[in-house]
Amino acid sequence: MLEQLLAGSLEDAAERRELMPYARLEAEALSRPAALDALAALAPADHMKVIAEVKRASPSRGDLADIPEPQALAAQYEAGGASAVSVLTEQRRFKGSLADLEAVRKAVSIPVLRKDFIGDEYQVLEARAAGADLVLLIVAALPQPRLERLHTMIRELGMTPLVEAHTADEVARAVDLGAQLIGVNARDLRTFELDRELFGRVADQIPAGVVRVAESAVLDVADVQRYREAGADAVLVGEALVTNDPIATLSAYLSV
Ligand SMILES: O=C(O)c1ccccc1NCC(=O)[C@H](O)[C@H](O)COP(=O)(O)O
Repeated sequence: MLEQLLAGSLEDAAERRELMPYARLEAEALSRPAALDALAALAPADHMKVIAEVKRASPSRGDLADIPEPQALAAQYEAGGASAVSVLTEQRRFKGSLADLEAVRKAVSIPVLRKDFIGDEYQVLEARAAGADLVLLIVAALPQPRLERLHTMIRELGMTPLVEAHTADEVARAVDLGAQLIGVNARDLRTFELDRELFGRVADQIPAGVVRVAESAVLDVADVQRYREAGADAVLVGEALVTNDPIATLSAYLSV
C-alpha cells in the first residue's frame, strides 16, 4: 500500500509537471513569503500541542467527512488553539489537493503541513509554491540518501521537515538525519494496524531538543493523555477532529 501510494503521488506530480515545468515552479516557490517557524510553533510547552488535520477520506477508513471548504475548517482549528494545520494533498485515496493547501494557507496564520507521499524534488517545490511551512517525509518510503537529499532541500527552502517513523530502526534513521521534528506514526502504513503503545517504546531514542510528535490513533482525551505521559510534545489528529465538533475536541485535547 505504501509503495502504491507513493507511486500514485509521484505519477500525479509528473502529470502536473507537464503543465508547470520545474524551472517555473522553482521560481514560484522562491518568490513566496518566507515559511513560518514551525519548530517554534510546536516547541514543548506545559500542555500538549495539536497539529490538526484536514482529512476527507483515507485508505483505512474510507470517507470521513465532506469538507467542501477546507479553509473554513482550518480557520476553526486555528480559533480552537491548534498549533499547526496538516493538509492531506494526496488525491487518489485521501481526496485532497494542493488547491486545499493553498486555500488553507490563505485562511490561517499558523504553520501548514503538506501531508502527502513525497519522493522527489518537484513535490517539495510544489509544497513551498502552495505556501506550505512543513513537509512530511516518511522514512519507510525512502532510501536514506533520498531522505537526506529531500530533508536538506526542504530546509534550504526555509521549511521544516516532519520526519515520520514507525519502527525503532526508522526512528534511528530520522535521528541520523539530524531531524528536528520527528513523528512516530501509530499506524503501520503497510497494514493499517494501529499500535498506540509504539510511541512510548521509541520515544527515548529521540534526543532532547528534538520536537516529538505522536501521529494517528487519537480518538479521545485518554489517547492524548497516554501520548503525553510517554513524552509527546504534540499530537497529529485527523479523524477525531473531522468527525466531531473541532473546537470542543481541540479544547479537550489542549487541556492535557
Ligand atoms: O489514515 C490512513 O488510513 C492512512 C493510510 C495509509 C497511509 C497514511 C494514512 N494516514 C495518514 C496519517 O498519518 C493520518 O492521516 C494522520 O496521522 C492522522 O491520523 P488519524 O488521527 O488516525 O486520522
